Amino acid sequence: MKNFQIPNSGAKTRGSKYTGQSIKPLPIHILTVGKTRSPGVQLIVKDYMDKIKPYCPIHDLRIRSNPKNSTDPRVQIESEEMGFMNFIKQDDWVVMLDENGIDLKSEEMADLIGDAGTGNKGSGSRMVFCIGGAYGHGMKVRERANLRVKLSSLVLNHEIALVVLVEQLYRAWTILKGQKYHH
Ligand SMILES: C[S@@+](CC[C@H](N)C(=O)[O-])C[C@H]1O[C@@H](n2cnc3c(N)ncnc32)[C@H](O)[C@@H]1O
Repeated sequence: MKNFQIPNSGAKTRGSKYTGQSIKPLPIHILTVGKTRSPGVQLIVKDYMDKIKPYCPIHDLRIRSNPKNSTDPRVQIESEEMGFMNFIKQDDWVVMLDENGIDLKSEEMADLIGDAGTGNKGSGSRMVFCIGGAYGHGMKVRERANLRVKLSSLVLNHEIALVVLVEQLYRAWTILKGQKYHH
């Protein structure tokens, strides 16, 4: 049997271009669709959000799912999109989570938080992460987003996407602070 070599095994903890620098902690707002959530998911999300809070303010906001109670996916997407657009302000740094977005390494997620906090990619007062509903995002959010990011090549349930996102945000902050979580 051939030995399988783990990439980067034995390597030192990898960092961000901002590791060790002072980063302005822009408040993070995570918007998800649906008022109810599985209790197991909620426990994990709360656990990571509590871990992130010492680094930056973080808020978990819920958009009403299918407010027009329509059977037409287009109507559902457009009505949910209103919830996102009503929340987003002009100077927000908006990251849309999308299965067809760009693929970021964890260190690049840390760079993204650093860029937003230092104003290197334009000024902003909040970071807003948008996770869509059952049929995904509409055109307005797509056009407004500063960046579209994928978390996996797999399509994830929106609650699973939230779990992955909060873990990656926590990981990003530990990378920025040079702490021993990311190896
Ligand atoms: C059930 S998915 C919607 C799938 C739909 N086909 C679409 O086009 O977005 C619900 C939401 O979870 C998030 N999501 C699902 N898979 C993802 C992935 N691989 N990367 C990033 N976000 C994802 C997106 O925000 C998506 O709008």
